[in-house]
Amino acid sequence: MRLPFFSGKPTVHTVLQNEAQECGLACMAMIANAYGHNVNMPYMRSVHQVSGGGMSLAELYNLAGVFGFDARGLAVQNTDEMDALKLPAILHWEGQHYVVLERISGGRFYIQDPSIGPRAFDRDDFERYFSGVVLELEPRIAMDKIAAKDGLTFWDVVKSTNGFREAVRRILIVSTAVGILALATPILLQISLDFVLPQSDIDLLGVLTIGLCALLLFEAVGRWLRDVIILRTSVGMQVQFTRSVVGHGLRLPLRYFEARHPGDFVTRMESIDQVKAFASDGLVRSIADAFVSVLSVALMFYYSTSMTLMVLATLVLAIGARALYMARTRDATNESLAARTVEVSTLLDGLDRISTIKAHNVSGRFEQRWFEKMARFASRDFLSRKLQIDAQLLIHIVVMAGTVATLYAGVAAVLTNKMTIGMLYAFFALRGTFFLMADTLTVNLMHLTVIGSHVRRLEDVIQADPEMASGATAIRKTIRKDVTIKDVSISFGRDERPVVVNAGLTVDVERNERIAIIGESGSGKSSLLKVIASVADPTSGSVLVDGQPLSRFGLIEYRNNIGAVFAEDGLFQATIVENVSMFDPDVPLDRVQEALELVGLTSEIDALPQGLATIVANNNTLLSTGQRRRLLAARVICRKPKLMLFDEITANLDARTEHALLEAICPLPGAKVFVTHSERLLDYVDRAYRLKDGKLEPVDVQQAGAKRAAE
Ligand SMILES: Nc1ncnc2c1ncn2[C@@H]1O[C@H](COP(=O)(O)OP(=O)(O)OP(=O)(O)O)[C@@H](O)[C@H]1O
Repeated sequence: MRLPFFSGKPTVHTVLQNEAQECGLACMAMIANAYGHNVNMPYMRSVHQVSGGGMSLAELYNLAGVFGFDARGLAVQNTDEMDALKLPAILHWEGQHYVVLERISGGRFYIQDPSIGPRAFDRDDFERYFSGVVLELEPRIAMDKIAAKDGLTFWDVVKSTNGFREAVRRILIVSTAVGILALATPILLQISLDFVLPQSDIDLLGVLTIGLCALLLFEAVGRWLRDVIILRTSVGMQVQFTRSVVGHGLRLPLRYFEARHPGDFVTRMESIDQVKAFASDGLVRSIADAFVSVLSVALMFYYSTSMTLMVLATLVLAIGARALYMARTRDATNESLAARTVEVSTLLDGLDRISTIKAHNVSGRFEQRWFEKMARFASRDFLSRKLQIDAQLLIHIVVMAGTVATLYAGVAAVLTNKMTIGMLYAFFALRGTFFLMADTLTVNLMHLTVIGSHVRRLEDVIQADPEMASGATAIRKTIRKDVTIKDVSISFGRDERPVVVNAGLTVDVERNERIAIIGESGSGKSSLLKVIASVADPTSGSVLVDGQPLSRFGLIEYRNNIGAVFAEDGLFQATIVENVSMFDPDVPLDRVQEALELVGLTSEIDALPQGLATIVANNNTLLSTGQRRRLLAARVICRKPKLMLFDEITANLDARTEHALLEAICPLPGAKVFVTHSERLLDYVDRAYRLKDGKLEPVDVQQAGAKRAAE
């Protein structure tokens, strides 16, 4: 669809970056959406792959063209000149970040920071952060509107939770019933005061007392029922919803995880608790409360129009007081979530490398580094909570003032016989119920902004596309002939030099071929192996299985045929048996033992306190580094795959153990591809290639062997 002109003032909505280097992409998405496009981060990633170092201004300039903008880079000396800028524009920030300048008004600069959300600065603060470079964007006369496919939204996942709709219906019914019962109490009180007392009607009093007891009992039971339903829904959601989100997360492609620290994923999952509580309780209760509030207002009008108007005016002022704090609370929440991610990632990072920290005697420095992040989180979190308390104080003052004014008006009405004491009492009881509900309602509405931040964090996971799967269930399929990589190129940034260029290689699986790939450090061997293993996509080119594209053969079916050890591989915190069988209870124990025997680990494992049942982990020293590599090899052997892929499988092994391991692996059925720095490994393969300058060059293995023997 073509947009003839963009008419109207562009409104910028927050698009949060998900990775440190994605700020430029997120800024461009915000501006594109402000001019009528509808793009999200997954879409932005599909049009521009950001390299590890982030985006240059030139890259942003080129990307602007994709969205129909003419871009202009400007160096700004004096911020007074910025009033003349075409806004929104992209600013270079703190020398290493991009933000969107949305507007300048009243001497304040309103920006959208893709790492946090909207923020406002006065001129001094703004000048402290602004690096002086602006990218101004002018939409062209006609631009094609881009609408990214809407990914799965958070609410889609919530709604699909089993029994959620039914639970919402029940909570609504029970909450409404409880609310209506609560409204009946003031009416009974009024009757008692206005009719029973003046007439000393003891019989009526008896009837009213029984009625009141029944009402209060129903109300209490109703509340209990509502709380039970909410608890059940909340626990149900916790289980199902967490499973859906984490399950979806685990199905995302490797590149999603490569670009994020595990701490990022973990803290995103923490958002589930907040959102779940809101969806199963706050939201539904608010809807019921809104309905009952309207009823109580109607009843209050019955007692006194002027006093009800005073109550409504108080409510408007209370909402206004809350609104005053809304934007700042949301910003502080966003900042605290971002700070929490950094804190957790820093801590996990350190725990992962604790021996290095100790050996270099930098525990104190590490603690300081983590503490700074933690302190930042604590201060943001404090601010977010403090703002909520402050808002509460202001509201309290407003409501108190309203109470005094209404009380004055009420007593005056009684004195001038416009109202009975019973009516005044009932009015104030209704007013109390009304404010209680209205307050929960406004608290929940305000909380929506905080929940919005949590939802956006979860949507980063939910909206990312999972890996292509073959059908609902994988069928048993065996590689019969070969696996080919055809014209495969790999690069990690749009303008960066490709690591692998048009590589082609066929592994003859039928004849159990053995191939080695050697090359200098950083030449791209591991990246190529990951493409063969189907865990990474090439930038161009394809993987063919028995001549069919991988997508046709089926990703899951293909992976059922392969076993792999990657360079960065490690052990799970689990028993040795679980590590070798990969938690498959159907794998017989003797197959595990056989695999361990082949890699020469039997006697070492027998010496462990609990033998095969010993729990090992990457960071414990029960097994040496070389033993761990052999255990990883046993994992592959135990799988009996048609194609084995090994990255530096003999690293950390002495020549004798290396020889023994290769002697055991090589005769096994199944083709093998070894990525290695060990020239000795060339003696065990049929063919070898050297990856050099992105090209796969054949190596004469016989000649290489003879040369080594001569040395
Ligand atoms: N996910 C990634 N993002 C950005 N760059 C990457 C990524 N993976 C690999 N690279 C880069 O690609 C290049 C090749 O890396 P690779 O690990 O494939 O080399 P290698 O030949 O296996 O090296 P080594 O022998 O040292 O293990 C390196 O410069 C690396 O920084």
